[in-house]
Amino acid sequence: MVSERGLLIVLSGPSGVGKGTVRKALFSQPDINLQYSISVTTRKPREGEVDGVDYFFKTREEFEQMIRENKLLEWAEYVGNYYGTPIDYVEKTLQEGKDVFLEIEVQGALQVRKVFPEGLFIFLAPPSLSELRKRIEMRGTESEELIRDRLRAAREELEMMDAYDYVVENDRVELACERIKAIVMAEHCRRERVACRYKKMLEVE
Ligand SMILES: Nc1ncnc2c1ncn2[C@@H]1O[C@H](COP(=O)(O)OP(=O)(O)OP(=O)(O)O)[C@@H](O)[C@H]1O
Ligand SMILES: Nc1nc2c(ncn2[C@@H]2O[C@H](COP(=O)(O)O)[C@@H](O)[C@H]2O)c(=O)[nH]1
Repeated sequence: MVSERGLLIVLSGPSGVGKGTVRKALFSQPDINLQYSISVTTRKPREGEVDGVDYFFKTREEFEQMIRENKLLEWAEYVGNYYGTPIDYVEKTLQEGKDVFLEIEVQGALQVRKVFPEGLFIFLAPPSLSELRKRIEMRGTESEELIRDRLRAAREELEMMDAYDYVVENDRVELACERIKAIVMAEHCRRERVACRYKKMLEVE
């Protein structure tokens, strides 16, 4: 049967590359028709972050209970904190035919790939490692030690970019947004063509 489920779009990449910045810029555009899946984390809120908007902030016990109850599509322990994607929201929204957008780190994206191989996986890449370091440092939200940990993780994460469908360079936020929009649009066209061919094939039989 031809599926009319929404498309699952996963934006991933190393810490500090600009995933959050690009995602916010994308969602601020009036013509965008994507549903953002809010993650659960045990990390403490940064200044200005709001529970239920930026993340659902939980204790480690609450998070571990969600793992036990299979409430997460994927989860990862990243630099000392848990992060995960609530499965109910993703399933319900895709079922309604809407596109769901996840912004998650690399281990989690690879888990999602196993469950949703038909998803669209986009790796956001920095122009260079030195620019990545500069961005994490300039953000000023982590201690020296955490910046070091995140940069160490980034080197391993960059090696995983071949596992994605597309690599988008985040040189300039507006350009990265346009590239992502073009990829999503092309993927919809491709799926419609496949669905159309499938329908015609059924008509002939
Ligand atoms: N294209 C860009 N050019 C210059 N600076 C950028 C660009 N994109 C993002 N930044 C800056 O880089 C810093 C990190 O961006 P952001 O917090 O969005 O990264 P992230 O990938 O979401 O990080 P994390 O995974 O740690 O949450 C921010 O200070 C942001 O303003
Ligand atoms: N595997 C998952 N990773 C997630 C999720 N939500 C966010 N993230 C990623 O974690 C790191 C650190 O985030 P920060 O807000 O502490 O800077 C970053 O790469 C996020 O994209 C998730 O649900 N699952």
